[in-house]
Amino acid sequence: MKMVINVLTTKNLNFSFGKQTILNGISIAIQEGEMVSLLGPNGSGKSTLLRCLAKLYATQKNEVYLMGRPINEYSKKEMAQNIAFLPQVQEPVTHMKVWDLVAFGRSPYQKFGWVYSGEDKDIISWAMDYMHIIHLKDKYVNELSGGEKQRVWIAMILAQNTPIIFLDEPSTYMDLKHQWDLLKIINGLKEEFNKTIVSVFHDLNHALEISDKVILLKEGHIYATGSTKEVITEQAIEDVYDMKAKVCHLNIESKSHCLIAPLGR
Ligand SMILES: Nc1ncnc2c1ncn2[C@@H]1O[C@H](COP(=O)(O)OP(=O)(O)OP(=O)(O)O)[C@@H](O)[C@H]1O
Repeated sequence: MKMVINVLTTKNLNFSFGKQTILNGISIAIQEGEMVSLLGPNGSGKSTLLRCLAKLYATQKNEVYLMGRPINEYSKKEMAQNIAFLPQVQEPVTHMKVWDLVAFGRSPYQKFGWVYSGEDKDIISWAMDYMHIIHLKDKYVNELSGGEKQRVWIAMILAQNTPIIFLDEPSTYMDLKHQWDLLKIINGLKEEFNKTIVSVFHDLNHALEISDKVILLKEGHIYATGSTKEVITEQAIEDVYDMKAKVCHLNIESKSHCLIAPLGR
């Protein structure tokens, strides 16, 4: 039997911006090798929670733990060697070629200036190959389409080669095929490399396709957490998104899929 290791836990995590409470009593446990989807309407606190978990926002000492140790005790470099984070909105990049941006993922490991070791170069090539962007390597990032850029940013995250990956709406800008390719890639990272992945999705069908666990937020608190089947129900969609929907279970190519269709629109 596989041993369960909690890589990230929060205990009654609260977070505010000034007087506005954003997260309220969040207690979660994320296990090694788990694919966790973070769901909830706009403004429910998904990005804020990811940022608290990645130590990009300051939390109290006993609220967030990485491998059982309070994250407050980790240095910035240690955090970057453990968690790679693709934010919702990327910094604009000018005058930088694709290879150089992907290579930037190796920065938490740089010791002597910006000389890349053979190992660095192998990981950079692997990341570009994995994201199918080798053909773009000599192009300037600002000359790429939105979807191509997004794949380059994800390759940079992979080059960081961390055990934990956070993705905030990773399929933004991607066409239908690339969205589903990305889900396959995320699944591959979990299956082949035992990565722990936490991803924000707005498309519930994407979360249904690949998640081991779902955390559904409503107004800064956990409405429900558990398997997709337990959490993504017609009742939950109505309570959280204020939308009536039909959840249909389909069997395609002997694999079980789920599809959500809005009602009365
Ligand atoms: N830097 C900030 N300063 C003040 N308030 C903020 C800041 N960032 C986010 N908020 C507020 O915190 C709340 C939660 O925002 P957050 O970005 O975590 O939501 P989200 O669930 O990720 O939303 P979305 O689906 O729209 O990306 C919102 O009300 C937002 O206005």
